[in-house]
Amino acid sequence: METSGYRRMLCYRMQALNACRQKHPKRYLLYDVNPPEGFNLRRDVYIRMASLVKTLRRHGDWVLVLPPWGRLYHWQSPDIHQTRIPWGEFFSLTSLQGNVPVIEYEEFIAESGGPFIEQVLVLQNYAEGWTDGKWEEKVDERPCVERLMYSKDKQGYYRGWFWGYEETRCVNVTCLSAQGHASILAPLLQNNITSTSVMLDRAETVLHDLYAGKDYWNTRRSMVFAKHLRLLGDEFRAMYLNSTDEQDQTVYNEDWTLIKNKLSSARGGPYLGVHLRRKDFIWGHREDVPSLKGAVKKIRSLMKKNNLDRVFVATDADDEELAELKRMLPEMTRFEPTWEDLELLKDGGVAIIDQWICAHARYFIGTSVSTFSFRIHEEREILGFDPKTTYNRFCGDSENVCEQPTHWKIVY
Ligand SMILES: C[C@@H]1O[C@H](OP(=O)(O)OP(=O)(O)OC[C@H]2O[C@@H](n3cnc4c(=O)[nH]c(N)nc43)[C@H](O)[C@@H]2O)[C@@H](O)[C@H](O)[C@@H]1O
Repeated sequence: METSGYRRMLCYRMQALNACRQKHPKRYLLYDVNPPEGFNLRRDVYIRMASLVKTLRRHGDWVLVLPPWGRLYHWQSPDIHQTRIPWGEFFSLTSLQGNVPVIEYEEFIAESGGPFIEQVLVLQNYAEGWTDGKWEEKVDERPCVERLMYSKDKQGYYRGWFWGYEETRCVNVTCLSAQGHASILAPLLQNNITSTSVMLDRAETVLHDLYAGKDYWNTRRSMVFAKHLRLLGDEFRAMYLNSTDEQDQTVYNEDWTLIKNKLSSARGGPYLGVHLRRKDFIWGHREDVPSLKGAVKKIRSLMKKNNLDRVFVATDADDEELAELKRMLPEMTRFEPTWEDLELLKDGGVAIIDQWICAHARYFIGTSVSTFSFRIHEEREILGFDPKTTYNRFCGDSENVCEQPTHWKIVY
């Protein structure tokens, strides 16, 4: 093409792009989750929000702002700074961006020109519940049912918990009753709300657009753990569990879009992987959680059955229970970071390393309804394990019907 023709074409393209930008200015979707919810439920809510942003992007230039990690109820290691943690410390940002446009919160502040969120929408359930017991998808602006966690300052801005960013303020806060899947919010965000930045608080109120469908799995696959955490997990596997990707048929590709493992293609390292959730799971005296004695009995029988002489245990057990577990199962291996490691990795990083090691075991058993165990199931599904080696859980000592976890088959 001659130079002037090329210039003209470029010019048309730039004009079209600018016109498009003016017509569809960049908009930011922020979100947060009910404070007591843990790390792995929050990972699930991310999938719902990513799906909503995909829907919104059909008609506008929406970007998802990643809520910094911190102040989580379960992250109790003392003397460690655990707020304002960017997603990049736990996940690969380029992998997330390969699925949907995302930015860190500090990038949002820099791009949008200040620490202001224009509109917060607090999601809530309908006070009247389901009408006539009938499930109906709906969304309406309604008065707030619960006391707001935001209060006005002298300048008339709202202050609240914005992930530890004290200087962040919000211009307007209203409540929205919502019942249904995440994308039912799209028309309202697109047409009724003109703010450039909108935050959905209590985002767990809305459901997955399609749980375990192709889009769910794409987003889940894009949630690749940060490389330094994977490497630490791999080093630990090699050093203490005689486990390497080549031997175990779990070779990984940095680009998640290229990973398409066949079911049952992974062999896994020669050890049993265990996730034994304790703390608040036993305080409630739940029927589906075993005693330590019951758990050890099951572990021993699985090691024998699968011909494995090593066991890796991931657990949040307190010191007293840990000492008892060590006494009953002296051969167990655990990832035990030094204080310096912990300061660097934080509780979230250690949890990820535990999950990564469990995900590579030849056989895995987890804890009933723990989202921590569910995320391990998914990681193993991505790696291509036989479902029989993955979807297993401990039974309570006197649980009569011990239903095993559902196999959610990966969809590409
Ligand atoms: C009862 C509910 O339980 C839900 O927990 P559940 O689904 O197990 O799973 P999570 O939502 O991840 O919350 C449990 C948290 O406890 C720690 N934790 C639990 N097990 C382990 C482990 O094996 N290793 C390490 N390193 N850390 C562990 C970790 O910080 C994890 O994020 C909560 O999300 C809800 O808020 C609620 O409390």
